Amino acid sequence: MSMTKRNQGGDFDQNQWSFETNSTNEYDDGFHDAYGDGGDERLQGDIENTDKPWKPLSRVFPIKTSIIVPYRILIFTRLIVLGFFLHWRIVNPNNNAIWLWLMSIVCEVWFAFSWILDQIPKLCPINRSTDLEVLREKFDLPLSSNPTGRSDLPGVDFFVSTADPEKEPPLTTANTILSILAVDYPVEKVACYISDDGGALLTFEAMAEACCFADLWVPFCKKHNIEPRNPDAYFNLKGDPTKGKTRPDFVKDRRKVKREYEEFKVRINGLPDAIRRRSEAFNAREEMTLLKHLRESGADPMENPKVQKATWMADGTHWHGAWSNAAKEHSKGDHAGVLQVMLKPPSYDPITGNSEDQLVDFTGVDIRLPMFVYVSREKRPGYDHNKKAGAMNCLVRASAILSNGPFILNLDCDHYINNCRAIREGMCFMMDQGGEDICYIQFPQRFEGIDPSDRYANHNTVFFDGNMRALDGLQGPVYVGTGCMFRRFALYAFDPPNPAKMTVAKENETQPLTTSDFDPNLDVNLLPKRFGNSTMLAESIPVAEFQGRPIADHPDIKFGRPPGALRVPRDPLDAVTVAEAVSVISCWYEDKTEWGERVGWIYGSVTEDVVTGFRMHNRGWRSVYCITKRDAFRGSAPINLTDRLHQVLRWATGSVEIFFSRNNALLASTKLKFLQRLAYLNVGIYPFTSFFLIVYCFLPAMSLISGQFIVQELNIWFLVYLMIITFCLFGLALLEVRWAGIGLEEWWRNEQFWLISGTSSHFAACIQGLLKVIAGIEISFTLTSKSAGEDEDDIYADLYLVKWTSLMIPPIVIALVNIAALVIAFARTLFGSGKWNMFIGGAFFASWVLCHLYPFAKGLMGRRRKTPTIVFVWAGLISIIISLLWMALNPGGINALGTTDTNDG
Ligand SMILES: O=c1ccn([C@@H]2O[C@H](COP(=O)(O)OP(=O)(O)O[C@H]3O[C@H](CO)[C@@H](O)[C@H](O)[C@H]3O)[C@@H](O)[C@H]2O)c(=O)[nH]1
Ligand SMILES: [Mn+2]
Repeated sequence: MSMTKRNQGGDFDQNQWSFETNSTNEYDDGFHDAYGDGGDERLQGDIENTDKPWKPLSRVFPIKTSIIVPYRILIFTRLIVLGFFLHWRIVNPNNNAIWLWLMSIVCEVWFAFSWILDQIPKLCPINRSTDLEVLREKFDLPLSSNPTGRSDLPGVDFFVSTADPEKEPPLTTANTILSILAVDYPVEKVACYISDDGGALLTFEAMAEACCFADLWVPFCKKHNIEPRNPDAYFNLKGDPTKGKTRPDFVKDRRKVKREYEEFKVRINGLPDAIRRRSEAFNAREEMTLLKHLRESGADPMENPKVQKATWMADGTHWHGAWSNAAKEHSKGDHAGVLQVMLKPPSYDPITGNSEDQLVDFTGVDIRLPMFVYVSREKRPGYDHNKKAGAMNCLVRASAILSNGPFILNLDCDHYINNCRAIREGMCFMMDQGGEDICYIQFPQRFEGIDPSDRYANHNTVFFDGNMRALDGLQGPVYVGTGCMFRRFALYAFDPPNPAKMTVAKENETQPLTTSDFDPNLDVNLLPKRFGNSTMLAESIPVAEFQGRPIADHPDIKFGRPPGALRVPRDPLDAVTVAEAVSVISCWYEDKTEWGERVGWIYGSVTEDVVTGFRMHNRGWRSVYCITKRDAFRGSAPINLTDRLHQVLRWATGSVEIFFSRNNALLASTKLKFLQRLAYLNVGIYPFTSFFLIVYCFLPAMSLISGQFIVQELNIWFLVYLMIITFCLFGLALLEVRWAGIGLEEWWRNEQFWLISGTSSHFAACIQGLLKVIAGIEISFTLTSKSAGEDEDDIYADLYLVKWTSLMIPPIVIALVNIAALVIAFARTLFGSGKWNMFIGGAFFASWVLCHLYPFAKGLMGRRRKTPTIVFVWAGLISIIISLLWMALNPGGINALGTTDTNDG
């Protein structure tokens, strides 16, 4: 049932938490006016208790009127003409070929519906900007209330997920971690967590190596202001590295660090071998001891249980995570939980380096490193581990106990920080006045290593610069799984602060709040039911809420508290604390709790990201899209056709799962705004378009072969309507690429890939989804392989790799059938009927389909036009079957070549 109902039932939702901020709405109005007038006067003096007049940390820019107004007019025009068109089509059936007419009309109605779902939420896109200077003034400069000069920024916990060192090279992950450890944010406010779902010693040791290298890398980045702070990306930069570097020792330092990085790489790449050899040796020794023991005790040595399954750590102890051996056996799904604080929390005040201890002279440079924790949750057979969502929830709990950052930044292992100030930009929204109801800040996903022509629309710019910008003007962008900064409190399934309640609280406010009197109404007895049995976790919740509040209410500033006084209530190295953190990553911890159901990342869909964001919007939170000038994060994407089709298949399957779950947008609460709801509905429904799309792609061929068309005769109205809706579509595309700031080429690639994936992956996704609903067949999470970027002469080798997948069958068949129909119809017209206008109509639509499939055909060709014969055999067979079927069912349609069509009117 809807979540509102449940909230009222629960005892600790919105009304239980008191807030004392100004009303968000008041602020928003003031803000827009102020911006419109080009002045901030109206906002000045709004805030008492601050040293300086109020300056906004972020701004909203509307899209230029000259673009957005015609854009909206076109949408409405097309909407109306589409109505007329469909009406005309329905009242004018083609009596010569009712089947053709019916098929086409059903598809057209669906396309119109799905176009509306996609288009209407794009009515009000916006742009935003942030002011890092103001953020620095407010949080990083000594204020009268903060005489120590320590930064007053809130803590951020970084979560990185990895699942399989074979598909996700540890070197890539290590580089991501290094980019986080070197982020431009107060060191003592950063904690980094890696979740290793593979439970692999390889990943563990790679992380330990990264920590060692970080001692050199992080201060080097700070000393010379390096960007990006992912060493691999940095050393692969083209262009002059000395550009903009002022210090005379830069070249020398860089050379040294580069050499060290090369050695680091060698060590990481040597790890698999080292671990294997070490484990073989230890296992052999253990076997010997055991044999000796058996012999001494007089037992039969033939009954010796072989000990060859352990993986050994360098210090000669068993690795408690997953073991694996040369025969590719492993215990990924059955191992203990491992939690290791690899870098302990730093001191509050900077520690500067010197010229002696380090390879590089770090005199005057802060050499502290942020806290870093390796986590591999416990896994046992018989428990559903809920894929990435399950992994993230373990990190949420472990981090609540160890560092409890009020904000959480989530990154996939291959997405690194490319702009070291990105977190600060996100904070400009979260900490701005009126930011208390923001649940997350989503940054766009940007990719590297994609072929220059972006054959399979991997950059996805239509989505990231179009759709997401548009959602930003509604309730906010959807969460897309990586590059997203959450408010921890929102992840805990609480409602956003209630403006009415906030005003009341403000009036009553007489003395400083403390953690204990912050929420007297919170019923501690109810917490275990929702969050599980950890008391430390329960205690950390109000603290996180408190510290995540926007600046105007920031308790530290307001009441002159020493900054960060509440941040880490415990010593994360204390044995009791660590034991508690280990207990919350056990596989039974979530039993009979609301984790994954309401709390944290939501389970039940392979696109856990979309559902998780949806649940927050559904509670009335809003999110913000933060596009930074320099890309905030960068990641990798599959450039191989097969991998790409499988990735899209997973996303579409996740959508179908959502559609058939209680997270369907149709069942959402009234707190979800109308257009936002349409957008979410679209996310759940788009895969179903594939049924209609596949049918529609065969229509040109059917029409060419049968000599019939979807309409009986080419009526003037039909043509006029068709022209208007087509031109409106082009006009919309032209304006959309303008406000989204993308190229027309990218838009076209997106259209092409829409048809390719629509006829293959989306179709398979619907089938899979239906199988899950009907037969309960579970859907697995197929990881996308990430290349380590080793092969430098041939970085796009993957693009040309042809790997057969049955997903390719429908597009191949569509292409072949359309080509065959073109040839047949051409021959027939040439030698017989001479009705070229009929032919040209059909040929136009067939070519339209074929144009879309062009990148797909290229993908099948590989580099040397080597396509597996099976592709042709299959496709040939299927097109023959279809043609035969066609002739059997509709003998009138194909009167041998050269004769006139009998059906023709
Ligand atoms: O059981 C699992 C499965 C996956 N992952 C992690 O999930 C991330 C995403 O996997 P990937 O194969 O790279 O999927 P993509 O399609 O590239 O990822 C997008 O789509 C996913 C949803 O399908 C989201 O989870 C991702 O965050 C989002 O970037 C990776 O870091 C994995 O290590 C786990 O931690 N545990
Ligand atoms: Mn990925």
